Amino acid sequence: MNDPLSETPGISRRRLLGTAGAAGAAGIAAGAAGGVASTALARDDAPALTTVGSTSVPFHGKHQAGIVTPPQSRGHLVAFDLAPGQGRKAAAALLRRWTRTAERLTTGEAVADDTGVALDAGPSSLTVTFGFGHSFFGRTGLADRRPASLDPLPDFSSDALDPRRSHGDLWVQLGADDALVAFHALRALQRDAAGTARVRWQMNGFNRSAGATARPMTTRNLMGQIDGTRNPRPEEPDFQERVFVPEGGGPKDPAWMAHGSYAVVRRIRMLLDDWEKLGLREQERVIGRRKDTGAPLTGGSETTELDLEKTGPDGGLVIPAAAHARISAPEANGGAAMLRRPFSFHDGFDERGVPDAGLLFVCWQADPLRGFVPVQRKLDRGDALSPFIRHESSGLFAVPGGCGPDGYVGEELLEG
Ligand SMILES: C=CC1=C(C)c2cc3[nH]c(cc4nc(cc5[nH]c(cc1n2)c(C)c5CCC(=O)O)C(CCC(=O)O)=C4C)c(C)c3C=C
Ligand SMILES: [Fe+2]
Repeated sequence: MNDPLSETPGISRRRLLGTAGAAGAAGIAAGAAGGVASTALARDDAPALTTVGSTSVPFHGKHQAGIVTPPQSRGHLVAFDLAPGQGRKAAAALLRRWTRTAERLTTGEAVADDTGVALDAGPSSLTVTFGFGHSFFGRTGLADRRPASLDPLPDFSSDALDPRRSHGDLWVQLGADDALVAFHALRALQRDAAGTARVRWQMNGFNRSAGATARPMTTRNLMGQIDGTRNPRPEEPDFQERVFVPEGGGPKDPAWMAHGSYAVVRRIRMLLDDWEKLGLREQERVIGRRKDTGAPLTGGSETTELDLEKTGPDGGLVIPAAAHARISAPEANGGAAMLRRPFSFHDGFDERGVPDAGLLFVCWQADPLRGFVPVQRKLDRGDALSPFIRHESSGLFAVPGGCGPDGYVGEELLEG
């Protein structure tokens, strides 16, 4: 029997439920995989979606969504490898399918053979962001179009990388303010890939939910720190050039990367048992900021500049020489800056009760050699945070600019 959801292009998931309410929810239940019958959900007097559910982030645009978009409460990162024998034509068809699916899901529409997992939800700020890894170009005969910026990252002494959870031909970042909307999108994209590409690795992350705190604030990570304070801001004059490849491509970028960006992805385990043994004062000296407000140890509020010269009564630096915020500051790295947009992760406890938790660190920049690499080199040499973290996987992906309603993401690369 045909799936009624697949026959209703353009109909929103909420409107479909309203229709089902009038015609009887049994019709949907019979067709959709797993069954989605719920007369309660299909009532005409169903309450309005909250702003969390009804908020949508435009999929189309100069840049792909999910880069400058405020971090959502749920995230999935997934890398795919092309299946044996699948080349450029198959990859182009896949990117076309993925684009159409992302267009529908980000506006709250159902997709073909919809599983119904997000049937009663609005778009919930869903974003879907697509990227290409180094290996993609060789597999598709496009090695001459591979950007130099995709050259492998250098080794860092503190790396403990698992190759099975690193790299990948294709990369997708999903974010949404609802866990079911995010999972539904992940499954839809995986199904679109069937026969063309296989999941290589997949990671699940989260951030705090909208409305969880009385005042909007920068998110906290699983060490309890306010994290993201000194990110470059879109209103700053050099934001675009730091984060995005310019029109026509940069000096070292192919034209197909115009308005795109490079994502560095690292699964960073936090050694939380060790971290939590430190007293509050020691924890604050590791970062160089207060834990409660995020203010620099040299005073002020979260947004006050760090005073890197200030000394205390004992003559020592108030923000210690190895403090993470000092070492990673653009002033200490020839201006190197990146847009950090991480998710936290928690994948359970091992047999000794040690949490497998930390940060799915994702940072965005126009050039990884002027963003992530110099900062990580410096951190690798003497960051006070290093004893409490472990980099366990790594990826670097070229994320092309966005597309319009008639195109698809990556079209300039795959058709050009
Ligand atoms: C190579 C880049 C970075 C990695 C890897 C990294 C890991 C990491 N960071 C924190 C917590 C904080 N980082 C903070 C600031 C900060 N971190 C980086 C870079 C990396 N961090 C930069 C560029 C900055 C900004 C520095 C500046 O502009 O002054 C902070 C302070 C608050 C803030 O500005 O966001 C915290 C807290 C963790 C826990 C972590 C790995 C798990
Ligand atoms: Fe950091």
